[in-house]
Amino acid sequence: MVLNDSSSLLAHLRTRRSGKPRDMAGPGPSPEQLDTMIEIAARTPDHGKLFPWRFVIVPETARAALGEKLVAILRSEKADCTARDEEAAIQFAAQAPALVVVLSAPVVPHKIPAWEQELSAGAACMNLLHAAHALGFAGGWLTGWAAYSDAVRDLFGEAPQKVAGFVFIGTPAAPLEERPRPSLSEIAHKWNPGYGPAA
Ligand SMILES: Cc1cc2nc3c(=O)[nH]c(=O)nc-3n(C[C@H](O)[C@H](O)[C@H](O)COP(=O)(O)O)c2cc1C
Repeated sequence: MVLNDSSSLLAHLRTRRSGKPRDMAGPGPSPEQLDTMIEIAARTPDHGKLFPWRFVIVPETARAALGEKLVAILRSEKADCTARDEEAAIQFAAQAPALVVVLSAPVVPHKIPAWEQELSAGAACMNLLHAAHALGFAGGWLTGWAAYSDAVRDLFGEAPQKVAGFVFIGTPAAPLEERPRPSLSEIAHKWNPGYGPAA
């Protein structure tokens, strides 16, 4: 199976495969291509036109500084932080040519439930991946401890925002491998009126 087959839109959708950020090399997207990706990502279903997502581009020149900040936060939050943990944080910030931090940015309180707004932020991450792939790159959506740290979130936004994902973008340096996918019968079925508790 050809992964990330760009021969048609349908082929692209049926064969999309994330890249592993740690295995991504150049070329990465240009600033214009990144803007295009974010424009596409923002074309995402959003109940109430609230735009409940933000995109923070971390430029290449700022990646080392981000790594240092992650290490400082990790030290303050993890009493048993090891040199290996610190090295992983530095590597995390440095991997892949481009990094876009996607924030869930719900408007609260609001009649549109925060849950719906958070779903929209997830969809925006997915759209960002599709845009990256459509432009000939591979994307990888990561979270990890940094996505759940308020101090890390504060580097990019403010409460009640949350990090929805660190989306890394670049060119796979190693061939991509398919991962297990569920069969249709495992994940989809037809509803019939016999479902649910008996009345
Ligand atoms: C919210 C979210 C967070 C994720 N975080 C990680 C992560 O921290 N590390 C990781 O290896 N994969 C993570 N993944 C999985 C990868 O992004 C990717 O979806 C997975 O490798 C499957 O690849 P595919 O996109 O080709 O299906 C995450 C996925 C989602 C949706």
